[in-house]
Amino acid sequence: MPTAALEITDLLVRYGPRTVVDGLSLVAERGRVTAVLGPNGAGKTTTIECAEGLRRPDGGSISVLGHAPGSRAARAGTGVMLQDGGLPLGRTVRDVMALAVALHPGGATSSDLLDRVGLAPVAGTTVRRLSGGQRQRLAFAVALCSRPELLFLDEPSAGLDPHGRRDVWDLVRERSSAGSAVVLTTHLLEEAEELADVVHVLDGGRIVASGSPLELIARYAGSDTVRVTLRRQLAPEEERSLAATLAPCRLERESGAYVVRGAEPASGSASGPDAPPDASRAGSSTAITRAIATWCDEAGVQIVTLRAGGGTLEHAYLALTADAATVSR
Ligand SMILES: Nc1ncnc2c1ncn2[C@@H]1O[C@H](COP(=O)(O)OP(=O)(O)OP(=O)(O)O)[C@@H](O)[C@H]1O
Repeated sequence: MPTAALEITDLLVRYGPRTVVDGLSLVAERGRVTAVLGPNGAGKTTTIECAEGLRRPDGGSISVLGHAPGSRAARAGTGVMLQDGGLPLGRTVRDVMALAVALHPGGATSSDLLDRVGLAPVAGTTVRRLSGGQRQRLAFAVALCSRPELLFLDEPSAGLDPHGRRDVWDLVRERSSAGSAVVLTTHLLEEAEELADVVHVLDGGRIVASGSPLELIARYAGSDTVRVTLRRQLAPEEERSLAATLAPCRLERESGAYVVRGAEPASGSASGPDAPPDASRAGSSTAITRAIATWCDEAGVQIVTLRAGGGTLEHAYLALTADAATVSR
């Protein structure tokens, strides 16, 4: 059996004159969770809708379990969880699950799934009367009930309480361990970091970075990274002065903070003109932290938080996609 459950090659989607997915290629393998991340409007939903057969692309090719997207064979092996769920409002939770299970003989049992997503106590309640999080849990259980080979999850834990989120994560891990390919879109970077084996970051309809969460963190939010928030906004000349103090490390503005990156240039190369300063090689974050503290002290600027090293996927994501402006010296 081929390991790739989903293969997207050179996908192109246009809306009128606008190209919203631009030559995108990715593979989702069986037994792995593949996360597709990106800012609002990056093209995630459009890409996934093409793979689900809901939208016809303008170019490129897509193979779903070896079949055309939307074909009967592709749909038979695919589970889809959409954000709005598309659940029948007048039916009870028990009825909805019984129907879903009946459509997939040999799949999971209704009562087991309801138990696992914490809906057993509201099995007799109509969908209309469920809370937003309960509907989300039900949509997730419905997507899982066929034990699909390929499972599309669109923000599966949006709106869920922390217990619900953990239930969903456990079930996703289980499906993946059982050999399903899981394709996950989410804005919760913690969720992607917890679950994903492979992450693709989209921006402007293109993939700007791919790798495991750890690879992306090491590449874009490495241990030489220092993140600092200050009591007040720096004036442009102060920013230039701080950037000059920290050179050749790069000072960037990111979501209300300053981020200093030293040892690992974004290309991953460790030689050439972008090579790390000696201080970076020998315990960069300590040297950078000291330099920032001294500069702030002399400039009379109070530090609110100063965090060195140990980046997260969120830091890597912000570096890749935010309007991160490098402060010129
Ligand atoms: N039916 C449509 N007609 C015109 N433009 C559209 C249509 N659907 C999506 N778009 C545009 O395509 C671009 C990509 O949208 P898409 O929904 O794929 O983004 P996304 O990455 O899923 O965003 P979000 O995180 O907000 O869900 C956006 O600029 C959006 O405005």
